[in-house]
Amino acid sequence: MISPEEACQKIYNLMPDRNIESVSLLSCVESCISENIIAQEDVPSFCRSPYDGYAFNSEATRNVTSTNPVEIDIIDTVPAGKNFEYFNNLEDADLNSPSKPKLNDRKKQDWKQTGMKVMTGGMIPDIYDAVLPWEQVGIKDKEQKILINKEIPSQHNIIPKGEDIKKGELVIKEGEKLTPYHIGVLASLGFTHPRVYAPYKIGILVTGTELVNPENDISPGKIRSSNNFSLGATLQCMGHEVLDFGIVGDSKKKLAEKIEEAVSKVDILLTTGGVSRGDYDFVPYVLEEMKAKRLFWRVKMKPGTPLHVSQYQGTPVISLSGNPAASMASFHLLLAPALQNNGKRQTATSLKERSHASFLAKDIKKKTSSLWRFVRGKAWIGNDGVFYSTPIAKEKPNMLKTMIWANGYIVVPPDSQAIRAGDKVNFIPIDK
Ligand SMILES: Nc1nc2c(c(=O)[nH]1)N[C@H]1C(S)=C(S)[C@@H](COP(=O)(O)OP(=O)(O)OC[C@H]3O[C@@H](n4cnc5c(N)ncnc54)[C@H](O)[C@@H]3O)O[C@H]1N2
Ligand code: MOO
Repeated sequence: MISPEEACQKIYNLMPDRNIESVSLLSCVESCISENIIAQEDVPSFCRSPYDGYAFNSEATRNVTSTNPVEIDIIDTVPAGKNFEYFNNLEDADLNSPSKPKLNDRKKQDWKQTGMKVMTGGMIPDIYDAVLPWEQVGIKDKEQKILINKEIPSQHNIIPKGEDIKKGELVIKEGEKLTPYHIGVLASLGFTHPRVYAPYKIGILVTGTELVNPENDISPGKIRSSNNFSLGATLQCMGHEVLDFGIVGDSKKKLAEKIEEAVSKVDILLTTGGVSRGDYDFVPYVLEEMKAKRLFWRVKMKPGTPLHVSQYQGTPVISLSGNPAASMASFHLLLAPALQNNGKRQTATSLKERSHASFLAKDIKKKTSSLWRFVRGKAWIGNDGVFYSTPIAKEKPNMLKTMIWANGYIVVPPDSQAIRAGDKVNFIPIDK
């Protein structure tokens, strides 16, 4: 038997390299990016206004008071999207150009006393360095003039060029998992098909003569198979491609045939059931007969003790317990870091790294056990700002329903005494 940390690391090291592919923006959410993203341009690429209001030169407001306001001539309107770059060199500009009639009209005036009406997001010409929302100015002569009655500092209400993202900045690091916000950032930088690590093709094979598919009636002794669905759905949420190889009964021959078929089609194969000590628990023996390389069998943890991990023809074969909650615990605690692997991390995110200190809200009874216990539980932040966790009512590994309510595992180290409400315990959240 090996420790859960060791099992987690061994599984991590067994995973095949990830391919790299270019994927359209909406399809790459949850994928891990395979390259550093360095901004090739500023975002925004020009100074813009955060308000619907007026842009002007702050120098015009020096020594201005409520009894001595300044009057600013409004010479144009800047809608969002309009290019006002030509205005940046006003002193050099050809003010007689017929394409700039409003400037033409006012070619002799001091541009420092001028301003423009701006819309939220509109480009601010370089000659202006401040903006006031229209509610904060006096408006005269049908918006031909505005009155400002206090000193306004330079850069007031100006969204500077590159405020969000600077050209040359490392925005997303290789390996980061792409959230919807990463996708938005990539879009604003002009990416349409970022390069990401390709999902794994993961096969699921459930074993047990007692199993039937969900659409079937159940005769006495039979149960509907749920493991392929809860595991398959979890894998899909992680962005992997799932191939369901269905149910195989407890027959060594059929099991060997199915494993042979599955490994030829997938990057990783998950099996459930048949890994314990019963007369029909064939999975480890069949794999042994097939000359699969065994990495380990059994982990010092409960649930999930009988986990068997091997490699057949180069393909990792992860054989989980048939007990629904046990297979999910092995998956969340030992397998998930390997499947979230972005390709470059040398070591798995350990259970320790994933643990958060919490205060127990309800006693956990002592169980004489030299195994680590991972008690399904729920954690939350109380109104007092403290992080609490509480165990579920029934901790049995055959019960899946409790997983709907649980959001993680309370960690009980080997040979622990009873843990009382108020004691500090580690909690490992499930990345649902
Ligand atoms: N004498 C011993 N008996 C058991 C031991 C032991 O050490 N000595 N270990 C127990 C532990 S711990 C576990 S966990 C289970 C693991 O058993 P298997 O992995 O061999 O799984 P099965 O026996 O095939 O199934 C267990 C349980 O889960 C149900 N099952 C199986 N597949 C599915 C599925 N796809 N969907 C839903 N439910 C499934 C199955 O009917 C059984 O009830 O062994 C203990 N026994
Ligand atoms: O180790 Mo088992 O998975 O508790 O029932």
